[in-house]
Formats: sequence, C-alpha cells, structure tokens
Amino acid sequence: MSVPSTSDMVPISFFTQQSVEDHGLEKALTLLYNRYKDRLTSLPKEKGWFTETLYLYQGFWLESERVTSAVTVMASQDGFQAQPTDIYLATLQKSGTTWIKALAFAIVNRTTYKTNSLSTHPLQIMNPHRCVPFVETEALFPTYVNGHSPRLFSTHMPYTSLPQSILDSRCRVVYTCRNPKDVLVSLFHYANRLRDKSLGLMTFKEAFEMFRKGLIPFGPYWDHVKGYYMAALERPSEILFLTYEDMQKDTVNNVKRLAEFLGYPFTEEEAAEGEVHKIVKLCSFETLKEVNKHGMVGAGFPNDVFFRNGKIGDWTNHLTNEMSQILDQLTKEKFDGLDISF
Ligand SMILES: Nc1ncnc2c1ncn2[C@@H]1O[C@H](COP(=O)(O)OS(=O)(=O)O)[C@@H](OP(=O)(O)O)[C@H]1O
Repeated sequence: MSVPSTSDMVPISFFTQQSVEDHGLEKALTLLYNRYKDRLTSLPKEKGWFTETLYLYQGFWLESERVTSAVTVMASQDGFQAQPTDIYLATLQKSGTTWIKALAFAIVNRTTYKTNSLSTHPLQIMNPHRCVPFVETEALFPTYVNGHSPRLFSTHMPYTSLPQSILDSRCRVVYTCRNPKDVLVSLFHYANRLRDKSLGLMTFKEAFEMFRKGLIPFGPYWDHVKGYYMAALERPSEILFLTYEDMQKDTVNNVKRLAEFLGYPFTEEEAAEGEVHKIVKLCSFETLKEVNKHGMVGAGFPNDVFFRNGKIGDWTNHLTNEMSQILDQLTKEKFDGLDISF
C-alpha cells in the first residue's frame, strides 16, 4: 500500500508501519504502563476482551495495555492540550467510529482534497483511522506538528473522563452511538480477530454475559451513551448526538447536518454539483471496504478488520430471544426518559 507524503492536512500518524517501527509502539506502551502501574494495581479488575485485564477507572472499564486503554487515558488526562478549534469525534467502540472519521475528514478537508480527483484522496489510499488520530494516542506519539487547524481527533473516552482541557475549551464534539445489540455483535467478531492469541476465542454467550454486566472496553455501554447524551442536552451548540442507525437511514441529510455543525456547511453551488452525494459515496461502507481490503493500519490492526458487514440488525443472527429481551429491558431501564431510539 502506498502512503502519501505527510502534508499540513493529514496528521502525521504514529499509526503507520513506518512510525511504529521508528518509535516502537510496544516500547511506548510499556513506558506508560510503568508510569501508571501503581495506579492500576489499586483498581478493581475483570477479564478483558483483548487482553487479560479490564480495570475499573472513573466508573468505566478499560483494557490494560492497548492503544486506547487505561494507561493512554491516564496519560491523556495528564498531558493532552486541547485547542479551541479542535473537533472531537467520540464513540464507544464499534458504534461507527471509522465511518464518522471518514465523513468528518472528507467534509472538513474538501477544499484541499477534492472529491473530483478521487484517485489522490487520502481516503482512497489509507484507512480513516490514519486520517484522524485518537486523543488517547497523542500520549504515545504526538501527531499534529504543523499547526494545522482544525485538528480532528477521535476518542473512546467517556464524557466525564475527557481531559479537562477538552471540557474547558468548549470545542465541538460529535458523539455517535449505535444499537447496543449490534455493538455487542460487532465487538464480539472484532475481539475474536484481535484478542491476544493466548486467551483463545470467546463464545458469543461469554461476550453477551460480559456486555450485559457492562464489562466492555470503555463500558458500561449505557453509561457511556448517557454521559454524552446529557452533555449534548446541556450544550447543544457544542455537542452533536448522532446514531449509526439514523446515519444509515438518511445519510445525506445527516451528512449535511454534520457539516453544518462542524462549521463547514455545503454551499448551494456544492449542493448543485452533488458534493454531498460524492462525500457519502466516498465514505460508504462499500467504497471503504474495497480500499481497505489489504494492508495494516498499524502493528496488529489489519485494515479490513474495521469493515465487517456494516448493516443495521445483524444482532438478529446472533442473539437468542431471551438475550434480546434482556438487553432491551436493560436499555429501557437505563435510558428511561431519554429520547434515544435505534
Ligand atoms: N463506512 C461505513 N459505513 C457503515 N458502517 C461502517 C462503515 N465503516 C465501518 N462500518 C461498520 O462499523 C462497525 C465498526 O465500528 P467502529 O468503526 O466504531 O469500530 S472501531 O471502534 O473503530 O474499532 C462495523 O460494524 P459491523 O459490520 O456490524 O461489525 C463496520 O462494519
């Protein structure tokens, strides 16, 4: 896979083979682990999905040593500096992170990366995860070095755990959530592809039991969603709350809404030229899956792992009636009084 040279617009991503080799991802994670291990040992623990351990930190379960994990969250809280023009794309894993990264990147950078010259568009060449870095990974390797604005970041951190500088900066935050039953199914397949080989494969029953107890990375699911939902109610001009399902059902109008919220509304001229549709197509599951058939995002993360089937409702092929009812009941209780539907 050829990688375009770094420009002012694409952040220098540590998430490339080259820089992983140069800097040593494992070494960086080990350094962070050593810095925070005293804090980790005092935390409640459970079995992880990807690694041996999930730690309960600030009310949420975090894996031990991964790119987005307890130690990278702690390091971000200690050192991450937000800028007022930053844009944050927050999600729980498997809720549409890759898709929203592609859309936001394409929208914000559309004058530099034109949808008319698709063959050179970064999203036709590399994974959306390489175009938009995680806040959590800034603690490992800073990615924006050219004073580029706005900086686009994603994060899996719960609202209440965001670095204080993000909360204080009043930057724009986009939160995307997804039906918990589809999140569970997606996470189950993802974990079985990526978890430490020594742990063996998970059964779906095992995954379900952990999910319902809230034991997922950055979970409980319901608390994560509710945290951002409440924040969006309080600060609607700063936090946009989207669902994966709405995005699927009416992609065009939600992309327009996203562009407006981000401060990059489509002009009438662009609308007449079909720019919205071009961006929707560029970021569609089918297009991105094809681009990402081969290669790696970075060490241990094949490009194709982020594109499974991209549909609403695959849970019907995995959950028994009883499992479905249990999760429906939990969702009803936890989201009581909130206007969230899938
Ligand atoms: N462009 C686009 N459009 C629609 N759906 C998409 C797209 N890209 C990825 N996907 C599907 O999203 C699921 C992966 O979720 P995330 O991107 O949040 O995963 S991650 O947190 O970044 O690991 C995963 O869902 P499942 O297919 O149900 O497993 C992906 O297939």
